[in-house]
Amino acid sequence: MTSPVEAIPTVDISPFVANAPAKALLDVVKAMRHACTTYGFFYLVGHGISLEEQNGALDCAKLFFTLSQEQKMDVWLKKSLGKSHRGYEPPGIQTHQKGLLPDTKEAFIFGAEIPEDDPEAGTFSTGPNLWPKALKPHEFRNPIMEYQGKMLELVKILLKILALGLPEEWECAPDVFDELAINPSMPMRLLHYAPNPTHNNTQFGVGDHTDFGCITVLLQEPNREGLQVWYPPTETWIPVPVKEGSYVINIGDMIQKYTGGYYRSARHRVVNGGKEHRYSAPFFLNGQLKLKVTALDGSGVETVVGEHIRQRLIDTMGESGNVLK
Ligand SMILES: O=C(O)CCC(=O)C(=O)O
Ligand SMILES: [Fe+2]
Repeated sequence: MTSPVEAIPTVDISPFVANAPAKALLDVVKAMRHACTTYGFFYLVGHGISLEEQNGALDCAKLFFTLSQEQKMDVWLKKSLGKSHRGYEPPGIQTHQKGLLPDTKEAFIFGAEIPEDDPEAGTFSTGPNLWPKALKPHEFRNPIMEYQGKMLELVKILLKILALGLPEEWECAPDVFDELAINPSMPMRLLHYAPNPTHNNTQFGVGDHTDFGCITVLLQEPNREGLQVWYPPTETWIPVPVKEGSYVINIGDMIQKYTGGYYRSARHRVVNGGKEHRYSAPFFLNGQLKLKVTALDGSGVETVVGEHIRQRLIDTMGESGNVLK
């Protein structure tokens, strides 16, 4: 029987990172196309981000959650400018499905640094980040922003490979997805899952969901369990163990819509049990917010990137989502 780890494809993009010859590039395109049309998720290796940089990001997550409740609430999501959606999200806010209790995770959300006097500041997912006063810039803000910058460069490569994997008969330009990553909304979430000894099938760390945006680059803490992905071939949830140095890539709803379902947005959830704390650091390429895309499969469906994301957040955030309306 195939074990879960074998079932999840691994895609090595080092030929793209190293500008390798065309044949090697084509193999990567095919591997990613297979993963994204069949499952919508895969382990990514050969991405050029060092273990040190990955651990640095997880250390920032751990550092944020050493803050007291009062210090965390000082950067509470509700204090962020207008609809900019930045700062600390306490546990129990987001509910992904009817019949589930809200997620137990807590999050620190930050994005591109858009100054308060920018004309767009306060519009959806756009504005100044809320940085905790208790953490020095060199130990938190600077390293995590630098990491976010590297994630943006990485997803630009992934978008290129995904574009090359589209059906030939669609006659798409190889740079068809590039504009998604121009001045994009790209929130990162530093996540903490406290032990949940009363875990049952109505409350999860993060309940069954698909990601809203284009691509998610998920960094999980090593030696922890929790992430599960819906595996279409067997219609079961399978664990996604951490493979050190790798990322888990999820295709999100926006790319699924843009490609008329050709690339699949993967259902996943986090089950955190009774014993250990767990940290993770997903980077979400939501995309260029004002961009209106027309589905590439010829169906003509149009989507404004930012409107789609904003609505998905409103649908899951309960009363906390009212500010986004
Ligand atoms: O923490 C994780 O491993 C996954 C989190 C997740 O799915 C999300 O934030 O959308
Ligand atoms: Fe997710």
